[in-house]
Amino acid sequence: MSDSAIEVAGLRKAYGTKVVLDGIDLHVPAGTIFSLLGPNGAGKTTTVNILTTLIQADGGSARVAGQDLIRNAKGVRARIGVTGQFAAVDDLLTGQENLQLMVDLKRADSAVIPGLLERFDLTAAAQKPVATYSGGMRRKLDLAMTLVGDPQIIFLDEPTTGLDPRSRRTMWDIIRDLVAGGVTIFLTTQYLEEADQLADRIAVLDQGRLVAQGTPAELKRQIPGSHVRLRFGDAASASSAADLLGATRDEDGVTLRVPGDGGTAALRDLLNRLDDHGAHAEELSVHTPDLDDVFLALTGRPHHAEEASNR
Ligand SMILES: Nc1ncnc2c1ncn2[C@@H]1O[C@H](COP(=O)(O)OP(=O)(O)OP(=O)(O)O)[C@@H](O)[C@H]1O
Repeated sequence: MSDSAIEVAGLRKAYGTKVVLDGIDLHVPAGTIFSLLGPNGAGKTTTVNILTTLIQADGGSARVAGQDLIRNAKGVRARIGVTGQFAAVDDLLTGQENLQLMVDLKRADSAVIPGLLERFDLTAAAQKPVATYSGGMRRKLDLAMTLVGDPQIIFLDEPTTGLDPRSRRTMWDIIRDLVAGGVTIFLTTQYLEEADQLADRIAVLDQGRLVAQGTPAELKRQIPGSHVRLRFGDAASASSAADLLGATRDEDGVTLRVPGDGGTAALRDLLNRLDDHGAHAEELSVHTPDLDDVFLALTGRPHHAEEASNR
């Protein structure tokens, strides 16, 4: 496979007069985690549905796992896995039976089942009906089912919505393990912290357009609020450095906040200026806004994950 797991150009979709995707370009390198964020109704699910061949775009082109989405939808389907909030898991069947169903569907070998149960810590519960499983166990089983057939790309639609913090962390570890094994993850999530923790790159979708793309750090640097904090040994040093840099001092009198993007060029410049004036900070830290700030700045709307998940 080439370096690119997903390559999308000018993707468009409208329902009647409502334009849902207004020319989307995406590039997802193989073996990375890509996260698509956006407020409710932004077009995330529509994007995933198009890329997983569930619905057709009106315009634009896409290659998924090296296959053309339109000309070889079957080839795409053979190479991807989709794990959704509304999982394909059947409550009345046991974990083992659910996996067997997937093996039959994908004409895979049943021999993979014990390994998958083991990997997701579900061996002990394998003979119990899924109705008795916790939320975390169901998500794990859902993901295990997705792995049958060894997909190259996994679409994870809100994989941890509704999970307690511990199960969420377990799921994050599992996702990181998958990527370490070479799989590419396309993640949609309502939790900005999740994208921040997991994603190599994030794209923010708003009203059918991409309003930003980059690493979590790049996105955070784009918006105001980033600053470098410097702590000096005494108030006099802090005061003269404050004059030099035009920075404000914190209440403690020894810490300065210097507005800036925290990028390496700006940091080098800052340190050089301090050096030139014989000023020596005891501690330096870079503070960036979190993704919530980014989301607000880019979409003009605050992001309330809890509210959204209770819809
Ligand atoms: N089959 C459809 N017919 C008409 N409009 C649709 C259809 N499917 C989606 N839409 C509209 O397209 C827009 C984008 O929907 P989509 O589900 O892709 O958003 P989303 O970003 O996934 O939002 P959410 O976080 O709420 O799931 C919404 O305004 C939605 O109402």
